[in-house]
Amino acid sequence: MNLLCRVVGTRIIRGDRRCECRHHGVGVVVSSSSSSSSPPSSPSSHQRSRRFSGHVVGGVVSVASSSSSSSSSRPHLRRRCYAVSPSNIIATHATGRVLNQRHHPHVHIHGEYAPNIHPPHAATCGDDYRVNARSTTTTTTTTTTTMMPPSSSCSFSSPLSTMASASFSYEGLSIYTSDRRGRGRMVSGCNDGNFSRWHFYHSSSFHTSPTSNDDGAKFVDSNNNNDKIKINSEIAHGGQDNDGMEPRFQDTELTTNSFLDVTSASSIVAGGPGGGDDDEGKNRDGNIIIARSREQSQSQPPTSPPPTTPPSVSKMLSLLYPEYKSLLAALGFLAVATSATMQFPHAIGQIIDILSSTSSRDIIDAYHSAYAPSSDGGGVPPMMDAIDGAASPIATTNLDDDDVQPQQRRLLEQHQLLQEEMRSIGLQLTSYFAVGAFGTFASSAIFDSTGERIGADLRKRLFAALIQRDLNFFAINRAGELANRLSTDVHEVVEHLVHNMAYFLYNLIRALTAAASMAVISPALTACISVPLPVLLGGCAAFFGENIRHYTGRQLDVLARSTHVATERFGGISTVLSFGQRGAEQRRYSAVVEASYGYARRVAIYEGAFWGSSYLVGHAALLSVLMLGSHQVLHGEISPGHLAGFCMYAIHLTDAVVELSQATGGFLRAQGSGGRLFDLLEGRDDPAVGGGSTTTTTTTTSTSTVDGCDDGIERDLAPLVAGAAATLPSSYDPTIRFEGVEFSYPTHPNRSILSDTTFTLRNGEMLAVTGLSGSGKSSIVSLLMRFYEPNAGRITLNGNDVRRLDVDWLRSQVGLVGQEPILFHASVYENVAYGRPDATRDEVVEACMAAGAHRFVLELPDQYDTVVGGRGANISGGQKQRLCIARALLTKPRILALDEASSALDGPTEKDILLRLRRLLESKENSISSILFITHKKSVLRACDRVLVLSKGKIVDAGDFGMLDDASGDQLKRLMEGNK
Ligand SMILES: Nc1ncnc2c1ncn2[C@@H]1O[C@H](COP(=O)(O)OP(=O)(O)OP(=O)(O)O)[C@@H](O)[C@H]1O
Repeated sequence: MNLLCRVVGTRIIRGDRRCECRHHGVGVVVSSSSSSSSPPSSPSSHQRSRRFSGHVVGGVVSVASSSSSSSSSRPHLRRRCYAVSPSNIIATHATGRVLNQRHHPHVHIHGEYAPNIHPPHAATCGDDYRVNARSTTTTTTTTTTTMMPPSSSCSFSSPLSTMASASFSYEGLSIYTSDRRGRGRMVSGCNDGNFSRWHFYHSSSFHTSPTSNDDGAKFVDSNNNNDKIKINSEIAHGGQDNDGMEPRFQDTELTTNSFLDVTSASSIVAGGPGGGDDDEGKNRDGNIIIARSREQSQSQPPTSPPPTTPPSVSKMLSLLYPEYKSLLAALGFLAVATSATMQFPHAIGQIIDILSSTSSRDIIDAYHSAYAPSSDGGGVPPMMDAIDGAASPIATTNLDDDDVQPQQRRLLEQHQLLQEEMRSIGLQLTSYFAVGAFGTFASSAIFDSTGERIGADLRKRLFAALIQRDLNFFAINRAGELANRLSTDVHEVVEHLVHNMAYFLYNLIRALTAAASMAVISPALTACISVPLPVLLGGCAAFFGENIRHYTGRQLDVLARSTHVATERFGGISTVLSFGQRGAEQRRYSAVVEASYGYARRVAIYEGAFWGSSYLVGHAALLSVLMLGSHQVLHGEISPGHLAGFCMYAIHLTDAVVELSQATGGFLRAQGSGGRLFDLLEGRDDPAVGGGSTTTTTTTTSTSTVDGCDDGIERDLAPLVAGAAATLPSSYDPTIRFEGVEFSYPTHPNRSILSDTTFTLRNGEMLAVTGLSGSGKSSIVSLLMRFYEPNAGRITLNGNDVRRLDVDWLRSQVGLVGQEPILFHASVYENVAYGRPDATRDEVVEACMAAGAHRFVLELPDQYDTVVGGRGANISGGQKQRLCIARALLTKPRILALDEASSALDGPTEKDILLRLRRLLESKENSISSILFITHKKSVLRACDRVLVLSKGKIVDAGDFGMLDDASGDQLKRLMEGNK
């Protein structure tokens, strides 16, 4: 599948606007402020007349042309550029292309979304990486994609033959559409008639027409095919370039059969000619534009998860494997129940044939004329007669009676034989009923409980997978959404997978038995129904099923978002109330729920269409059977009973095939729901990103102890990280050193947070790090805890690079009290003992005393058993902080790291705690060897042995608090101005 997308008259620039348009009057020709280098290879001369350079910048496709504005007459001039998304998860490339002489040169961008590629720090320009494309990425003829390290710049060229690619997905991409006249156009097109899609995900923004009101941004699809432009992100978010103008889509123009689906935009004016502010509109060419009205759109959450690849059938079935014994047992019962059910048509056909045969009719007529009280034909129904064996006078006639005439005797005997036959069939049917009922009960019960078992296991696996993920993962994935995956998505998968499997097998057996029975009755009739029916119904299932699967996945995504919105807003209800945002929140939630309903409605429509067409096909088949069958009956080829039995089997067959296709549809739904689950289970959506990388918290399998000294320790870090599994002997010296640490957060790899940070936290020391808000103080603690890794430099504990150490062990050595005191909905005791669930009550009390919490805990209604509420809602901020300090102390850490841990404490309480901490530090019996304070408070700074002042990620002052009086303490002095 090829894609060629042109961005015309459009600039793609960085959000921070440092990029500039290099090419006069040209659209997407932007480069960052750094220069583009020359091509690394020598392209063939006819492809060299225009050179585009690619520049990897966080979150931006940056494409630059360094040639003059004159257009080339060569229509197929292309160069490649390479770009990486902000989180470095997209490997893509772009090409420049000159379309014709008279118009602006166009730039074609085509790319591959490869989120599971880790940033190749060591990569250099031109390095090739094979991309395991996924999601919307489709077949590509370009086999390699280059990833480049952030902030490097280079230019490339490639021959035309290597071009052509796949669909185009972006996360974190900012696109500004505007040329110098304020008229931006974004053009998507496929010259070769293939299908293309544009996807913009997470935090992408589409900024339109900054300077012009009248001729807004345009999405132009110049292709004659069904291109899709899908925008699932913040669109026209009112970026800096908008000069306060309302971003618009009103002039959006789709010139061909395009489909613009703006599913989660935050600020869109719905429109297009004919669109107005409606939910849905069509432009002049009949293109569908779906966009929300402004109010709805503004209520939309800004992000949407990237698309997932539906898991393979074998992967889905692997979920069932652990329970295969139960499933086989259920299957056995199902087969029994189905076989019993399938005896009915045969028995009924038999009854009809017996009763409608000439001899039977003669016997019945003679019997009735001889014994019936009236001649109105209203005798006792023979079947009832046979089954209950009563009522009729014939039943009371004694055949041994000498008075009975021979003719009458024969009639009575024949009639009794008939009765016997009916009775035997009746008994057979009764036993089938019983067996069928038991089989149905057993199979249903086993299937249901097995389904629940599989669901429970899946939830456990998923939770275990999620809890192992690093901090960055949770920064990107919202808690409410993840919770929803655990509940709704798992339920969907189990519901559709297990129940559909049961359904599928039941109907498969039914269809096969029916087809076999039909073949026995009439092979000719069977052939005429059993060949076209599955083909037609299978076709319906394939067509509608694909859509059902797609929209089910989307619906679940949005549903997950709605859960997140609800949980987050309920969690922050006081903020919602204090800002008077109840109405806005209601609208926000309604918008998400409406979006979910939109998808659910589509699923319902496709399901309805499927059922409708199945009904049509099924009944058409039955009708033809009846017509052909009656023809055969008339010609004496089959009996009426056979025809009746055949028709009943045909109904079973039709029904079974319809349900088989529905079960297939259900399986597709399960696949749709399972895509995201498997992504999460297998870590495919891991935000592996450049800049500062995150640390995996996966528990290492084996640990070893390294020497307590620096000697002999490998300093080559790269190989150390992978197999880090060491601990230190208990007598180690807990001196911590930051050596030339450089750091930026993975989500913003180009924004330096710490640069060349070097300091030591000595054994026995109370060290304070202070500085302006946002200067990077908390980031130091995050690095120490190995929530993130430095980009450069290293952090050592007792001279050992912390990346050599087992991460769980390392964290057990540092008692962290974070800036936000987080408590769980549990008792005081359980909260304090969280890090050491085996702690005795006395130890908990002791820790609380050390943290100055004991007294207030005793005043709580149930003292240590008082439940503190979700996030500690039932106690004060200062009390929460003290419980958090107690929790950290109870784990007996060697190093205590307190990040603004006393910010909510009153002066005397804080002073008391500082004194206790000093005593703990000096006590030989206690484990704590050093304390790191992150603080703004003068009282804390004064209590510390040394103070480091951080400014913009650099340590600018260091010394004791007394440096306030020295010239050396300039920065501290400035910081302390107005500070108590
Ligand atoms: N998870 C994150 N992802 C991206 N950027 C972050 C993240 N956490 C913090 N930052 C940014 O890093 C910078 C330093 O943050 P940090 O929390 O270290 O500052 P700080 O000095 O502790 O501030 P404060 O005194 O306000 O707590 C800030 O500009 C912040 O916006």
